[in-house]
Amino acid sequence: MSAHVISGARLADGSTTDLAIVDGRFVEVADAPADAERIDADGLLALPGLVDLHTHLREPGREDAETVASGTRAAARGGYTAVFAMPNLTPDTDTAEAAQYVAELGRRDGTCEVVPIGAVTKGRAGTELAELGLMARQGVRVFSDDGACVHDSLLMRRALTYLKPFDGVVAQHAQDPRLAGPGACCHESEISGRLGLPGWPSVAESTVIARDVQLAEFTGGRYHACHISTAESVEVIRWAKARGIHVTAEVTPHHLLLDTPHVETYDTTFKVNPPLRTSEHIEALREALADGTIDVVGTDHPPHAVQDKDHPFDVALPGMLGLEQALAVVMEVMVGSGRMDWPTLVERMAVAPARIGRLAHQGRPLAVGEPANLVLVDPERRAMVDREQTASLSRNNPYHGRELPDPVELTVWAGRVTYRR
Ligand SMILES: NC(=O)N[C@@H](CC(=O)O)C(=O)O
Ligand SMILES: [Zn+2]
Ligand SMILES: [Zn+2]
Repeated sequence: MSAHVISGARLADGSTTDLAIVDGRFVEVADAPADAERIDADGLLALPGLVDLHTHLREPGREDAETVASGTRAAARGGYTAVFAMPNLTPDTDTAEAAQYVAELGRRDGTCEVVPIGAVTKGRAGTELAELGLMARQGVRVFSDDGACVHDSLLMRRALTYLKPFDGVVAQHAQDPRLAGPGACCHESEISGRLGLPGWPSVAESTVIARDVQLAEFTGGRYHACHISTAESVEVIRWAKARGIHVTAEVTPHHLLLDTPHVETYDTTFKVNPPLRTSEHIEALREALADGTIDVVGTDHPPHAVQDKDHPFDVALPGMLGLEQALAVVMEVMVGSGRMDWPTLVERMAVAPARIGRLAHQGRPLAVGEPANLVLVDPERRAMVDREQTASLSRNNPYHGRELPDPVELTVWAGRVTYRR
């Protein structure tokens, strides 16, 4: 088994330390073997390996867009040591067998841990609950129809109730299908009117979340709002948390950085669900991430093949890559601007996602006896993002050509180096 000694790394709290890793765990430096690989981390920051509660790997089904191998390599390049894989696959992850299959693919091909998310309804069709209990018995704790909204309130009530004894969480893609139908693709605003694109109003998200948090209170179930994008949603979550409802919320890197005018060129890279919003919404999201109203940054990394993006804006598939630049974006928007410190970043990108997903061995402190999951970060380095420099099989990178931090030097998952610059 490999052994490493990482010397002179700074931790999120500002202290400096040497870290020794043997057999997948942190050990006392004195206990590292003499032939352990020495890694000089002078000037670098050591953080717990990042955990993504919201990743799209496209295997099984669309291995041309992403595989477990390529997606988890991208994750390792981004500093991640675990990703939760959304169930909108072919077939959908809506049975215990399908969840087991995704987990097995992860064990076979993964460069990080792959945790299957189960569908809430059969085929994510929104009409009949999936095998929630059987999936939960396989260890699945996060359930979502992502890509589609669980819009039937009775089904949402039943899912919350049913999952409660399993400690499961319903992760909702909040999109009222009447207010924002399948064609909706641009934040409803002056811009959608001018571009002639079907509008996706902010209330199509927040009204669903408002209903859901009341159902979470009524049932006592656990609820997570995926990729929230609006100031109204932030207000609803804030209200629900103040009432002690079991609710958590997530924001994507792109909703923290990119605004609606990016779609003015009709570049379909910037088509995403929910759509890019305006600066007032972005400001509300940043504030909520800093104050903890939003618990986690989830990438929503949705790889798409070129032929699925190379269409008129309203028919191209939605989604933009996230795993490789998520840390960079959060550093730029939140840390660089002084809105968030490093311990809070660790909480939002590693600790809280692991806790919400009930992944006990991830998001842990870098301390003796703990599993060795970490990322070494250069806080100063910057670079121009090049969509060709990627482990992903897809190229729908919204940061292409933009200068951002380029932080990840080395990623270690379970004691193994999974990425090295
Ligand atoms: N976010 C997106 O625009 N697309 C996601 C689905 C989703 O997260 O809703 C995808 O799987 O392509
Ligand atoms: Zn979604
Ligand atoms: Zn998603």
